[in-house]
Parts: sequence; structure tokens; C-alpha cells
Amino acid sequence: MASVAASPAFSLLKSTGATASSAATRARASLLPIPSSKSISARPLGFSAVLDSRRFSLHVSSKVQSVRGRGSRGVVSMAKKSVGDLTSADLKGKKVFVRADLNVPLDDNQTITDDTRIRAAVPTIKYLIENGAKVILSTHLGRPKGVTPKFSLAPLVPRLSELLGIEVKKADDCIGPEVESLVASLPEGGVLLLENVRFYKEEEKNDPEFAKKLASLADLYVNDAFGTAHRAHASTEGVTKFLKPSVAGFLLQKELDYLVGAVSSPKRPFAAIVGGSKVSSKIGVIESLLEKCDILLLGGGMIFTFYKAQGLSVGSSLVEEDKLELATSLLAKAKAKGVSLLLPTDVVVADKFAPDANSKVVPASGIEDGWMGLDIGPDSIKTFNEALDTTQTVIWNGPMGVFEMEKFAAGTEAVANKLAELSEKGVTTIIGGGDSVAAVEKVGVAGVMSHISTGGGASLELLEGKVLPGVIALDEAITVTV
Ligand SMILES: Nc1ncnc2c1ncn2[C@@H]1O[C@H](COP(=O)(O)OP(=O)(O)OP(=O)(O)O)[C@@H](O)[C@H]1O
Ligand SMILES: O=C(O)[C@H](O)COP(=O)(O)O
Repeated sequence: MASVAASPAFSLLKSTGATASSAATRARASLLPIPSSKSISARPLGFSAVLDSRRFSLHVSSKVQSVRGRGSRGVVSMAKKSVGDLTSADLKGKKVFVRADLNVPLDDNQTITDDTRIRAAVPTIKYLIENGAKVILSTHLGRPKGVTPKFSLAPLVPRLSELLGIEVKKADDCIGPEVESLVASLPEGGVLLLENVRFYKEEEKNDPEFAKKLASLADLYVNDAFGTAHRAHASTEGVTKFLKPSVAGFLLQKELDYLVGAVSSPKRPFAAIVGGSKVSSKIGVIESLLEKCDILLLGGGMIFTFYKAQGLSVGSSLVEEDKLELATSLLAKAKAKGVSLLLPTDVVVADKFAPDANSKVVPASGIEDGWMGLDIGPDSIKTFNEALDTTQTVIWNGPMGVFEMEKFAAGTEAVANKLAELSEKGVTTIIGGGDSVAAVEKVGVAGVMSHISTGGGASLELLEGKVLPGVIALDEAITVTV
């Protein structure tokens, strides 16, 4: 077999074995849905190939679906390079700049109220520690304007240390002599947490000089900050120009695997559930999913724009008057594409937007003046459940109603419970960030879903089919072996 190196990634891929039992392959295998089709067509970056599907894993970049595999026609591998492609030979003693998204919520006492993002960052950091790297960990917290004590990363240190099982050191800055000396004394397997990178306005400006200073601390770069991958900032994008290799962390890879991979090559039937407040904030997502899904279930505040576009009365429900034509065109598009688009047939209406409002269930055609729809009704839940029962892949973004108020939470909770039930039966269930994640957590079924995104804005942009700057900047891993 002759090997053709198609990018600088080749030597690393070759050393770890593109299809062998590398940590990368193992990590991906545990995360990935195995495509069911016999042959897979990949069209990445002007390169296309058809593989036999005897032995492969599937992973993706934000721009392309990639396939890594060995078939009778050889090996083709196209993806963003992953931290798992780096072995201890690549990592031992190396200073690795890891950009994570540890932007966690803190209460007034500076106590972390949800550590999901810290836990999600652990696999990459542990992998680096175990392979003898010196980890220089960077993140933002909040949206500070300059140095702001309440946005210091100090409250994160104890939880990070606990989860990693080592004492994490913290710097009081993210660049400069003090940081450099702390990096110099960092042992192999040690972790140094840099102070909030957004204390410098240069971060969000993606200032090249600032990026260069960050990069000068390390030998190579790992981006695991999926939640911030839609931002072209110095620590997410700028540094890649100065650090090679620049690779994806396990979390970033997993998010891409699900939000692009499983959505682009779903086990079918594939259903998308889209809710939330306004159709205007979900146009891109709906349009993109209409290209891929078999069933589209709509809920949340946006349905009233669709109702009104169909000539129904919506009382004082949320309506975007300037999106009526758009709603009509989305319905037509679904029909033209053969997508089964289901709008709720009944709704829970209230006489005011308040937890103690009077409420009742009415058919979609029966919303009276003075009443507003705040949840989908029981008939709709039944119809949605029946539709979901036929599926093999489901992605959900946006609540079905005002789930923050108990009276209007039934629709959202029903979807969360249905997805949990399906997940346990082997259906791939993906929760695409934002309030749907909060709903799944509230119902207590987060643990059974196939994937819960750690990104709000980033997951929306990915579902809209946008290229994320923090991903596209990473090294390609393209190998062709014939
Ligand atoms: N019928 C409704 N009327 C008014 N608001 C609604 C209705 N249904 C849901 N909402 C509200 O929509 C909000 C969520 O909408 P949003 O578009 O932010 O969805 P999301 O999933 O959180 O998206 P993102 O990922 O962008 O955060 C919730 O606060 C919920 O109360
Ligand atoms: O919480 C988030 O969505 C990410 O951490 C990105 O934060 P930002 O919206 O402040 O860039």
C-alpha cells in the first residue's frame, strides 16, 4: 500500500494509525453513531470518495462531513485533527495551550451552580495530563469589560482540581512575565489555569499581537471550547496562526460528531423538533433542517406566526407580523421536500403571561381574543409522540412552551420524557443547546440522551450550517492511502 500525505496532518495520523485502535479512534467509536448505509459518499473540500463500509468511523469538520475508514478501496480520512491523534511521543513535556469554555454560571456567593462545562472539559485535559503534557488552560467567564474581580476564574479552581484529581495552579493574568514563570515551573502532567482571557479587550478583537503573546506560552494548541467556537477571538482563532499543530479537543469533536455528523448522515427516519420563542431566531435552523429531516415538529411561541399565516386567529399570542410570508414559504418548502411538518393541533391558552394565569386547552382554530397560547396541548403531545415513535434520530432545539412556568411546562416535559424513552431504546437523541438543555435537566433525563450540547449560540450556528471560526482554523487531517 502506498501512502499519500495530503496535509501536514499525515505524519501524525500515520504514527497513530488512521484506523487502528488509537485513543482517538476509541474515543470516537464510543461517541459515534455508526452509519447504516453500505457505502458512504464524502465531499470534503473539493475531494470526494466512496468507501466500502467494512470498517470505519465517521467524524466531521464544521465544513464537511468526513469519513475515516478502511474498505476494499483503501483508506480515506478527512477531518479536523484531534487531540487523540497526538500520542505521548507528541505530548510528553510539551506545553499545550488548551482553550476550553468554562463559562459556568456563578451565584452571588461565587458558587458554581452548574458545572457541566467543567466536567465536559475534563476528558481532554486528563488525556493531556496522562500523556505527560504541561497544560496551560484558558477560558473566558462572562462578558467583562476589562479586569473585573467578579469574573475572576478563582472560584473554578477547587472544582477543576477535584475533577482532575490534581492541584490546579492559577495565574493572576493570562499573559506576561508572571505567567511565563509559572509556565516554566509547570511539571509534566501539571495544569495552570490562566486568568479570564476576556480581561483583555484584545481577546474579542482577535488582536494578532495578543494572540501571539498567548501562543508564545505554548508549543501546541488544543481547542475544546465548543461553546465559544462561533467566536473568532484571539484564544479561539487567532492563536492557531502561531501554534502548530492546532487540534480539536474531545468535546469539540463530540459536538461536531453529533451536531453535524449525526444530523448530516442520520439513521432514518430523522425528526427535528424546533421550538423557542420566535420564528425569526430559528429561520436558519428550520431551513437547514428541512434539507435533512423526514419529520419536523414545531412548537413554542413561533407556531402562532404559522397559525396566523394560515388564517387562524391567535388572540394575544406572540406573533411576528413581518414573518407571515416566511412562515408560508417554510410550509411550502416542507411540502415540496416531502418533509412531514407537524404544527400543534391544540394549545394551552392563558389570560395573561403569568404563572397564576387562568388557562385552558383549545384547538388551534379556537384561540379567542384576550387569550395567548403558552404551550402545546395534550392532543398535540399525543400526535408528536406517535410521530417520534417512528424515528431513529431526533434533534431538539427550543422548548414547546413557557416551561419556566409550571402551568405551561407539560409540552416541553413530554418531549423531554419521550426523547429519554426513545434514547433508552437506541434512538439517537441530540439536544441542541439553549433552553431545551435546561428543560431536559429540569425533567432529570439529561443522563440518558445521546448528546447534550454544551453550546447555545455555537450549536444554533452549527445547526444553521454555518462554519465556526474556532473549528475551521484547526488543522485538517487528510490522509489518502491507496
Ligand atoms: N408560546 C410561547 N409564548 C411565549 N414565549 C414562549 C412560548 N413558548 C416558549 N416560549 C419561550 O421561549 C424561550 C426560549 O426561546 P429561545 O428561542 O431562546 O429557545 P432556545 O432553545 O433557548 O434557543 P437558544 O439555543 O437560542 O437559546 C423560553 O424562555 C420560553 O419561555
Ligand atoms: O455561554 C456561551 O454561549 C459561550 O460561553 C459564549 O459566550 P459569549 O456569548 O459571551 O461569547
